[in-house]
Amino acid sequence: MTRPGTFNILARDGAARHGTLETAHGTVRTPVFMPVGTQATVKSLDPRDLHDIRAQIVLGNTYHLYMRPGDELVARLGGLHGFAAWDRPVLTDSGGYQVFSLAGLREITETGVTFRSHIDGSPHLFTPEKAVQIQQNLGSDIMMVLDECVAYGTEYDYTAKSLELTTRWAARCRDEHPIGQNGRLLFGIVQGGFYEDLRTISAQQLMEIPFEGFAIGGLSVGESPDEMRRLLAHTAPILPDDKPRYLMGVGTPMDILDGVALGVDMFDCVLPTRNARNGTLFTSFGKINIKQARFKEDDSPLDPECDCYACRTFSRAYLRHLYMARELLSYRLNTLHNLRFYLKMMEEVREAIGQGAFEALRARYRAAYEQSEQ
Ligand SMILES: CO[C@@H]1O[C@H](CNc2nc3cc4c(=O)[nH]c(N)nc4cc3[nH]2)[C@@H](O)[C@H]1O
Ligand SMILES: [Zn+2]
Repeated sequence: MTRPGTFNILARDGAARHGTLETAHGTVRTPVFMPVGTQATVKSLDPRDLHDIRAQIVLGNTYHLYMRPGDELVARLGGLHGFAAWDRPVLTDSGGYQVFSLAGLREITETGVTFRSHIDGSPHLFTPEKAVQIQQNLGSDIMMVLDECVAYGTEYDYTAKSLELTTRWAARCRDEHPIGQNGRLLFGIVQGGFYEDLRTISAQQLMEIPFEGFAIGGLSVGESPDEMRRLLAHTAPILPDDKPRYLMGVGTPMDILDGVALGVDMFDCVLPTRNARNGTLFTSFGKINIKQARFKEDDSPLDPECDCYACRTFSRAYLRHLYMARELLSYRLNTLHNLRFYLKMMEEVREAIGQGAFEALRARYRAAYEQSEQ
């Protein structure tokens, strides 16, 4: 087996790259979209479904799984792979973002972040070391450092101090999990808010530490699409060309295609799974909402271009009926479809980069998604 962490770039089309990232649970072809499975499950789908829609790697979350059922319990029951019967790679977020966005009553010190559980209000402390130990217990193939994701609009001085702390925490995470240890990878996370000079400083400091990949954090936190692209265009090219670049929490189909065009290799977002549960579906002709009356007697497949089980088997009328009746099957079929839409788009992206046809593909999706607010 090729050494985990090996990243080979197979083709380029402008700044877009098509490559492979080796992990302890197999090879990930990039650019890749990672379905979000926060609590050790991609909501309403089982591992067979994920195989059917050709998911390569899924996301778990340190904060949630530490809180419930507990990372040590998961470790005793085989790590996420044994516990959730998922035999492919897992990436876990460190909890940095969740603690700042979910938990209550936080305090940040050099030691780490103290916070209260969003479940029962009990007090907890995440140190960088603890965040790594939890991810080791989860059996994560790609771990993230503990970082501070500063809120959108945070002023310059606080952002500058915060990124220095994130760098010191990142070094402590690397010490806790030395490079190459049992084939598990550790990514640094670039911060610096919406200040280009601070982004440069954060990236340069993190690149002093040997990480197998680099994430761009602190984006998709409420800023406009243009602001996100501005900071991304500035930050992505600074990162090492020979390491994977991961844009956390992004995004819409066009956000992802624009990210690929700027040299990003990995993406995750709750959008396809969250939108599925409110009836918003991504199709080759743009976004629709299945609850619209126009689908009431529509016997055609949701998306004729889609190869998923929902589109092969059922009509729009049936999908609308399930949604209006709040049937559980509605969540499952809508989620299957939305994730397959994202994963199929990434298959087309990888193919197009290999053929020097990425810009034509991006233009095709833009034509379908320009008018619908993505
Ligand atoms: C657009 O959807 C909303 O926005 C979130 C996605 N946006 C996002 N930005 C992130 C930034 C960070 C970061 O800086 N550090 C770490 N460790 N993890 C992160 C995770 C992130 N996710 C969805 O959860 C949803 O609520
Ligand atoms: Zn479909």
